[in-house]
Amino acid sequence: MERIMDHLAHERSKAQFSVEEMKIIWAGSLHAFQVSDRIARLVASDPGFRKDNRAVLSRKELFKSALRKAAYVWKRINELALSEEEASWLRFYVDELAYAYIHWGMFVPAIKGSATEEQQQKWLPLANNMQIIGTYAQTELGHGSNVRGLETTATFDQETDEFIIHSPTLTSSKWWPGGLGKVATHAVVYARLITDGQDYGVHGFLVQIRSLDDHFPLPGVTVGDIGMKFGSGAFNSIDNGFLRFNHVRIPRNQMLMKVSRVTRQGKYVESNVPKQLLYGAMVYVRQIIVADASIALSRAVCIATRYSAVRRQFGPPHEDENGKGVETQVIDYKTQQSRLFPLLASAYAFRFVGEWLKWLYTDLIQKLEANDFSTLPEAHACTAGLKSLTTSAAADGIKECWKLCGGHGYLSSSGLPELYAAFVPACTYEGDNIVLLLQVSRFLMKTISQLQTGKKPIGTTAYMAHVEHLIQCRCTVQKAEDWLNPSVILEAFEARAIRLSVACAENLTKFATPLQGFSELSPDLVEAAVAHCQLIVVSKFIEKLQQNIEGNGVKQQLETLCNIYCLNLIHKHLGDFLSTGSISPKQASLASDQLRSRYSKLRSNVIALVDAFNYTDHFLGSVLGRYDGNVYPKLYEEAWKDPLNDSIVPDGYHEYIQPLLKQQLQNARL
Ligand SMILES: CCCCCCCCCCCCCCCCCCC/C=C/C(=O)SCCNC(=O)CCNC(=O)[C@H](O)C(C)(C)COP(=O)(O)OP(=O)(O)OC[C@H]1O[C@@H](n2cnc3c(N)ncnc32)[C@H](O)[C@@H]1OP(=O)(O)O
Ligand SMILES: Cc1cc2nc3c(=O)[nH]c(=O)nc-3n(C[C@H](O)[C@H](O)[C@H](O)COP(=O)(O)OP(=O)(O)OC[C@H]3O[C@@H](n4cnc5c(N)ncnc54)[C@H](O)[C@@H]3O)c2cc1C
Repeated sequence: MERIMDHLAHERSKAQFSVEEMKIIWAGSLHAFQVSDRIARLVASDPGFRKDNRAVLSRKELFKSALRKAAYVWKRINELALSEEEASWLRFYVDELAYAYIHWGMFVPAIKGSATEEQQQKWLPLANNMQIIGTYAQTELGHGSNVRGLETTATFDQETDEFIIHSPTLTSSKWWPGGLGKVATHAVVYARLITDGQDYGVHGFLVQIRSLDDHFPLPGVTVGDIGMKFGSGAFNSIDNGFLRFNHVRIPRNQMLMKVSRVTRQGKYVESNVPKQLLYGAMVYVRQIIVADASIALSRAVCIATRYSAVRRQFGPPHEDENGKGVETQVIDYKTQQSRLFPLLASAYAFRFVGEWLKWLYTDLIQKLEANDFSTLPEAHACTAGLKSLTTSAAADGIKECWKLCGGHGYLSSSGLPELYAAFVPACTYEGDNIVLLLQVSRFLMKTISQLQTGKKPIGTTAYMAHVEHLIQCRCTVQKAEDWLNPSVILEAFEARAIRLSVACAENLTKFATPLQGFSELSPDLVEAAVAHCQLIVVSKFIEKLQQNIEGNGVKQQLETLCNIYCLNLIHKHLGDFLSTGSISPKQASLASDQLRSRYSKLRSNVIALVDAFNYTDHFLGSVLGRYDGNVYPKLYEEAWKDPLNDSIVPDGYHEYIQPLLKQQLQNARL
């Protein structure tokens, strides 16, 4: 036991940088670190936030436990008078999916984004004080991605000055909204607005669905839970629900009227605000999900890295620091490093791009408030694309971390199966990842077509202004060290991205209609979108390194991580880089050499780099990822805690095992 604990201490002693300073970089600022650290400890030390029994709870117990925690979170937020910033750290560290996510993450933002000032004054205080609990009811049984295809209707009745909300078909049943099944009292419902016999398309409406007195559904409302979801624990603590309306009436002023409104006479009037603002809550949550992706991935990487340093298999016996013969730490296998270290680098890369995206979103909101809508298309493309890129990579990465831990990774007590089950739907919710990448490609094709009109591309597409150069430039790498030059890396990624986009744009012209072209070329368009989004992540990592980064050795570690992130992408997408001529086969081989050498450089720092995430053992929820590395005794302890081990002879023995054994024994004797 002693020896295992020593392993991580020895690993920590090898670090070549200041972990404390890196913690500040990871958190974003000294202030963010202090707040996050305080809240993490507060959660870890409070038995009310215990979560180690989740895997063995039944659905009903799990759901009730999530209700209890959500109520307790709310109580603590009020008792401690936590700020919004502190409350959102609390959400991370409590780590229990509950209706409150949708209430705060979607219902409230939808009201803020799509309701008029007057409507906000009425509804926000109720929602902010949790006098009502809301959900976001957009998706239907028949349509999720295709929002324009929603079928629920909201028909204006001029006589009574009301909208009649109705589900005309089975497929129009709302399906999936979180918190809807059993909890929400209200919903922002997306429905086709019909007035004067004309269909004006999808709009948002605020609809009460349950009584505030006895919680029963209101007349005309049929509502329930859609059933168990993938994995134990995870999303099963949330009541994703179905909802049907049978001619439910709501006052006219419960249509969210910032984008357009219906007058008392039933006239449809558009405002000067773009209709896309109706989708504003999705833009908001997509940027939060990018931050969530870095948290989820870093959590898995922390577990897999610590365990890989503790775990030993095979090897020429080495001598440990006490001169004893020991097997090889699995982290020293180059295959383990080539699977794990790029994930560690990705966690940092996603953290920094998430930070930037938060800035972009804040800037967008300030501009929208000043009636400047110019950056909305870019914000939509960036949030959609980065949500897609980071969630796909994080979900795959969590699964890889579980495999990196061998058999023990499959144990619930590793924390990895539940983390995977809880995170993988992020590839689907808030927009299916492929559908979102197609949105990015649409934006890219539009930007390219505008180049011909002389319109200067801005923001993340600014590189497209150098299209002539990027189409014909040649990578200058001659030796492996040249790949450490950020401008060389950046140019290779820009060349690959623009060449893929331009090829798509050229191919699109070969089809009879743009629609046909988009449909036929969609796999290529998705690849072009991925290349563009990866370029954003790469460029934001490089920009981060150009900032004033303090702390002994911190910048050097980040440079190594950045190199690994970029070179591993080149390695994985070699086909793109070679087929577009962005790099040559020889340069590809030099990139692989450099990547291997970066792994060796990083090796002695990896435990300290995951320590810099500053995750408590409570948050990690993993025996394999424990800070002290004391894995085996704790695994043994955990095994004993399983309910199956409550009795020596299992339930069912007398009914099913004993008779079977007796029968076999008798058969043998006959
Ligand atoms: C105990 C714990 C207590 C905790 C305490 C509380 C703390 C809580 C904090 C909050 C945390 C939140 C965390 C989040 C957790 C997440 C939980 C999961 C919840 C899941 C919810 C959902 O899934 S909601 C449903 C989401 N649905 C989708 O995403 C659907 C995807 N489809 C679409 O978005 C669209 O239909 C489309 C974009 C794919 C196509 O739309 P449409 O056909 O109308 O458009 P066009 O393609 O014709 O485009 C028209 C034009 O508009 C542009 N555009 C499209 N979308 C947008 C947009 N969103 N914004 C701006 N612009 C947009 C498009 O590009 C076109 O532009 P052109 O210029 O014409 O090309
Ligand atoms: C855990 C969870 C929570 C959710 N919470 C909510 C919520 O609170 N509120 C809410 O309203 N919704 C919620 N949703 C629903 C979610 O937003 C939708 O599932 C999501 O938008 C995807 O839509 P879909 O299910 O219709 O998938 P589909 O669009 O049917 O996708 C099926 C397949 O078709 C492909 N596809 C679809 N369209 C295209 C296209 N144009 N081109 C190429 N391929 C295409 C997709 O890539 C996918 O492979 C939740 C979903 C989950 C899983």
